[in-house]
Amino acid sequence: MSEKQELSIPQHEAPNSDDLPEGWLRVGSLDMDAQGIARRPDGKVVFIEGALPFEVVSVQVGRKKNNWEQGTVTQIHSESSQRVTPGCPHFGLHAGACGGCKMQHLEASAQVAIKQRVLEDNLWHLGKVKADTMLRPIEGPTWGYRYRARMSVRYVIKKGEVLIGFHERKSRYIADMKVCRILPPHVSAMLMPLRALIAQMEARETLPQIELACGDEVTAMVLRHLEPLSDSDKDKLRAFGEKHQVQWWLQPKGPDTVHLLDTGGPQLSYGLPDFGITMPFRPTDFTQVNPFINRVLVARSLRLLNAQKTERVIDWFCGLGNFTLPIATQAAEVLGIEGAETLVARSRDNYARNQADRPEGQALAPTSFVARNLFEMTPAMLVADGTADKWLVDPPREGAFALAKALAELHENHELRQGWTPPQRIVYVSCNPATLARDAGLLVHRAGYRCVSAGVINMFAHTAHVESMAVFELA
Ligand SMILES: C[S@@+](CC[C@H](N)C(=O)[O-])C[C@H]1O[C@@H](n2cnc3c(N)ncnc32)[C@H](O)[C@@H]1O
Ligand code: SF4
Repeated sequence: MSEKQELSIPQHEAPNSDDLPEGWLRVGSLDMDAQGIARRPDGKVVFIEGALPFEVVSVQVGRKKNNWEQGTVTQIHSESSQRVTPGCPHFGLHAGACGGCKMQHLEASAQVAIKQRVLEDNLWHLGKVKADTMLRPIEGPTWGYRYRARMSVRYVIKKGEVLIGFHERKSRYIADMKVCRILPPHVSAMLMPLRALIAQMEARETLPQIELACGDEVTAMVLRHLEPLSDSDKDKLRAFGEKHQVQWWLQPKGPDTVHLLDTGGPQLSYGLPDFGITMPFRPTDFTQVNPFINRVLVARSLRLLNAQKTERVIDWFCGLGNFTLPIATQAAEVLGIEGAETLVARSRDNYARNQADRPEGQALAPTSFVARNLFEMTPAMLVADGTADKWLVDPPREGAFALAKALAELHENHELRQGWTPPQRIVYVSCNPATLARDAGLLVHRAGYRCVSAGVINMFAHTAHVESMAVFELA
């Protein structure tokens, strides 16, 4: 927590506790780490793990600074009506609790409301932007949604057992996860058999990680191995794969070395049925974590984009074409730009395959894909990409600062434009409300846009992660 953040907490978010018995605290709101925020009678702010807004609690303080303290709730004197029983036995504040979820003690709809407030606060405090309207949050299943996960693996020699899962709260140890409610149920049910499998393998001490990637039909697991695997270990993987319907991929070194244990199986893919699109992918490609929400997100984004048959659209940070291909079912021409060469190659393949499978009269619009580092965009590059009527922007956590800045510079200096005109509408999808807010500030205050709407997407239920979107129109 930076000094600035500590001091900028508004009074209503951390109400005073001077009318309460000594040591009791009244909680105002939650911070981005799902910690309750309270204020001591002397004005000091206290961040409290396990406390919810409107609760009155006692706290055991861990860290102390001049202006703030951080601690853990020890007793709840007055409980929030939105407190619920956590759905997973590994969730909690106890020693060994899993650090994967932070909000299971709060009702799902209240989690979404808090995320919406985080978005609005960020837009206002960091970007000085207020959306004309807030969009209805995009919600989906709150359990069994996590189709992608990187799980650590450790063989604990002393106990002779294997742990597989996420890290314990505030620790480098792996939680003793026997089930996981946010993973798909069939994967959760596989955790203990997976532990038994690894424990039987000769290579058990040199297998640090399993990466999970589920498609609509195929469950893929990428096993990182530091030493070559013996034939007998490979056979154990095959037997497990057959029994549990897992497609094994092996990773002996860096990401480029990922390959199938046995070729010839079904292909990992997900569908976007609203658009008649199927997206084959490799387990290490970027794909959205939650396929249920992704379908709604793509449909909502395209509705907001409202691309017409006469329009050219650019999809920035296009990945494997998750938005690009659906846009190509509606626009006249599409350009997808992405940093990772492998994803650009995948998006080209996916375009060609989908085009070949389209029904008569429903061909995809002409679409090209380009590999480029978009953190280094300049006004000249933007002009060279040509005029587009609309943009879809879906950057990584760092945001799309260079892109927004180039747009601002072209707005401020007409001579640079050379006949180029800015997009009429931008739909910006974000996994980090702080960078969205920063870029929104540039678009609104320097590039001539209005923020017409914004909203949250509950892509990662029970975690503090905020996924959001905003729509900008040329004013
Ligand atoms: C949030 S993902 C979105 C991908 C895609 N729109 C989707 O929905 O699957 C962000 C994408 O930005 C790409 N990326 C990250 N850094 C980049 C950079 N500097 N320049 C261009 N692309 C970058 C990543 O490879 C990733 O595909
Ligand atoms: S990540 Fe899984 S195991 Fe960990 S608390 Fe969440 S649901 Fe439970």
